[in-house]
Amino acid sequence: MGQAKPLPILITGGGRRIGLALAHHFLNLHQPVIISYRTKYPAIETLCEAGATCVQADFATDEGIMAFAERIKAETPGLRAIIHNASAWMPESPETPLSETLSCMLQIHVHAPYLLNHALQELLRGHGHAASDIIHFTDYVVERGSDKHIAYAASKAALDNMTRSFARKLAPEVKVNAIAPSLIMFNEHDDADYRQQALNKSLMKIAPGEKEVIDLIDYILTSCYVTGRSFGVDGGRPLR
Ligand SMILES: NC(=O)C1=CN([C@@H]2O[C@H](COP(=O)(O)OP(=O)(O)OC[C@H]3O[C@@H](n4cnc5c(N)ncnc54)[C@H](OP(=O)(O)O)[C@@H]3O)[C@@H](O)[C@H]2O)C=CC1
Ligand SMILES: Nc1nc2c(c(=O)[nH]1)N=C([C@H](O)[C@@H](O)CO)CN2
Repeated sequence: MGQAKPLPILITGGGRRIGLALAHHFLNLHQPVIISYRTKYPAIETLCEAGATCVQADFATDEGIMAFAERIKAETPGLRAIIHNASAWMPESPETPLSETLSCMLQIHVHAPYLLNHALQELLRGHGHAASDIIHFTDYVVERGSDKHIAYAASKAALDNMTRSFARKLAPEVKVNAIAPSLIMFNEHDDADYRQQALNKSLMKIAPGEKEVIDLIDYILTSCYVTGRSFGVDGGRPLR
């Protein structure tokens, strides 16, 4: 009897950077992948050619989130995992009303995972003990706050708390864990001074890149026991 085809891993925000690297990683292992993307970068076409199912979605509204959930339920009878990667790193800014910044941060980091986990939970269930996973991308700032990204940090703290709530709700079929990175990779616009300042904030003084996160996710997915936990990927920053 042949092996059943593996169920897909759903990655939100798979169009660039960490989400994109994760998608290619799993595709290279012949693990089916579904990604959400907001902007249609050339990388999306490449992902489709590599076999990913790419679904356009904007989580800026609850309607957009729920429409995406319905699309996923129509796409597959089950899911191996949901990786909530989609995010925006919005600072408080004089150009943007504070209420808008707070709403945007809560929308992408709280509404989207909360509504998608509820809407898609039955796709994760029924595959056996610890057979499926939810992974929330939070942030090191959950534990110490941020004076320039207050709404961002608060929304990631809510996501951190939901990790424990969903772990309690969905065990033992579904494990729910968080990854709390500090600097992983720079943005293109980061200048040399910012980069040096950011590197100096950790003990390890590097921006490790996507593989650091990919390797941790591979471990979490193989575990039959770890749930409700947050994994700091922060280069010893708390010890500085
Ligand atoms: N990079 C780092 O050093 C760190 C990353 N993290 C966390 O790791 C995760 C991945 O980081 P990184 O790759 O840098 O993230 P990015 O900010 O580069 O990309 C996030 C993705 O989310 C998508 N997204 C943003 N808003 C929406 C929305 N309203 N609806 C749908 N999709 C949306 C973006 O789409 P679009 O391309 O269209 O904008 C983008 O593809 C994030 O959760 C982040 O908070 C935490 C600490 C450090
Ligand atoms: N959605 C994003 N969140 C975060 C990013 C990012 O690029 N996109 N970057 C960081 C920083 O690297 C920070 O951890 C170090 O200065 C935080 N969150």
